[in-house]
Amino acid sequence: MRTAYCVETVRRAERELMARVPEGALMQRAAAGLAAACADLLGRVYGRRVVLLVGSGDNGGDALYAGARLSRRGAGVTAVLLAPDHTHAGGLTALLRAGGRTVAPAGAEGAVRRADLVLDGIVGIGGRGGLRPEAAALAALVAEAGPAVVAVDLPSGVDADTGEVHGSAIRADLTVTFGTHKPGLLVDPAREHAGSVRLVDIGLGAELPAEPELEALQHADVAALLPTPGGESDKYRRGVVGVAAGSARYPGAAVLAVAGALRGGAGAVRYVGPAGDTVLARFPETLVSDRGPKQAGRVQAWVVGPGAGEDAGTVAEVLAADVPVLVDADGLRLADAGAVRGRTAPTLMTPHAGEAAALLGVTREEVERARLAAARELAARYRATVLLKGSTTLVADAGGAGVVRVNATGTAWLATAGSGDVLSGLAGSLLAAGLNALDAGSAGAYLHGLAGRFAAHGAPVGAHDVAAAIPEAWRDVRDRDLRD
Ligand SMILES: NC(=O)C1=CN([C@@H]2O[C@H](COP(=O)(O)OP(=O)(O)OC[C@H]3O[C@@H](n4cnc5c(N)ncnc54)[C@H](O)[C@@H]3O)[C@@H](O)[C@H]2O)[C@@H](O)CC1
Ligand SMILES: [K+]
Repeated sequence: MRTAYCVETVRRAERELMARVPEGALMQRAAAGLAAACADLLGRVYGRRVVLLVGSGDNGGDALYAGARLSRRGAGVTAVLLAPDHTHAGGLTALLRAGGRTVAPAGAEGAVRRADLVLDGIVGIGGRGGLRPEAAALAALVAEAGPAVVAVDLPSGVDADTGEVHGSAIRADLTVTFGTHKPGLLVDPAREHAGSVRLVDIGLGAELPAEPELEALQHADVAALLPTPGGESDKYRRGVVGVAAGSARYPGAAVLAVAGALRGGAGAVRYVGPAGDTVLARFPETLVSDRGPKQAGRVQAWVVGPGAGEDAGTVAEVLAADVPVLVDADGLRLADAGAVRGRTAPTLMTPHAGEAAALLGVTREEVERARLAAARELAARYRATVLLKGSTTLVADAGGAGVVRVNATGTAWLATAGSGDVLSGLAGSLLAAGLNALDAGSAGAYLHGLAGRFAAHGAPVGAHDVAAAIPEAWRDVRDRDLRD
């Protein structure tokens, strides 16, 4: 499990740790890890030109100490001092002793244009708001000149706690972060600015609380969640998932939701709705009913909404059932908020940004700018688990206050029509197999993202290809875990 902690928690943990280690030790650990990451990126250090962008805090100190290490290994290091009167004194002395030099921002253009590598030490977890004008101008120059960029702890200008970006921010190829990931490194739009992320252990782990702000499942975590049939299993014990989806206008949504559900671990898929013949033609193993959800026979979980059109009656009927329900697509619009809040069995809502915006009464852009807040707010308003789809999929548990799961397996190729229908079937099937809503949503998103990667191989794919690749994703998760 990869975890991220918010700034307040990191600060508290750092204070506890600092009380037990010699002064300056943490910064030396950070700088050593940072310099090693830079050396790996450069391949050869000797003779390389490195520029440090140095702000007024300890983030600049990290950059200066790392710069001193690179200078001792033969790099030509130039520090651009953005706040010359508040530069980290120890770091600056170390750099100058190691043979580095300093320039003012106004005189930095030549050095930036010649640089092989730029280290962004403008601000770290002490940053507030986007970059100030002088730093923003330097960031624009760096982006234009095009050297490799390594962000120190965080790309300067992004919000460490929320992943929001207010104004301009550094875009890095690599971010070297210390002690723990910060939420902003895992959530877009900030995540996009971070490039790949390398975590340097500075000994903070033991001081961090058990519950993080964010967690990202990895193969072993998902493998532990996936249902495996035992000797006693039959289709009913494995769980039956009901899919109430599709309409005369959108029969394909029913087919795709069933395609996902058949690969999600439930023992059987029961389909209810007007697209029964189309579903059966494609998937003869489906149990099709032409009566409403109430009369369709027992299920352990329902999926409602994909392609539902205007069928509010079916949505209401499903919400009245005393089993876990996944609500997606049209179902989100048709569901009565009071009925969702009043449910006693778990509810998993799976909006994309546009649907979340409609539910919250804000614009799509506002949701995309503040994804974490939007997911938490919806989970609080509906007292439901909310899976907010998108470039970084988030799953907030009912109430919105606890740890939020972030999915790292997605690919932009998944932004294709019907892809969400496959996910709803898959996650609903995991619900029917007995996973709780947080686990079903996050394991579903993980498998779906991986299936998207396997199906796409860097080329466009249709949603049915994604559904067909779910077994490969499942095997990869299970087998790689066994090999590790
Ligand atoms: N506290 C610790 O134990 C450790 C801290 N480390 C480093 O220290 C950093 C935190 O240091 P600080 O608390 O000094 O804070 P920062 O260095 O992140 O920034 C704070 C300074 O930046 C200024 N500032 C804030 N927002 C700004 C903006 N938008 N544009 C320009 N300047 C802005 C503030 O006025 C303040 O002087 C971490 O991110 C990490 O890089 C590491 O050395 C590891 C150990
Ligand atoms: K930084």
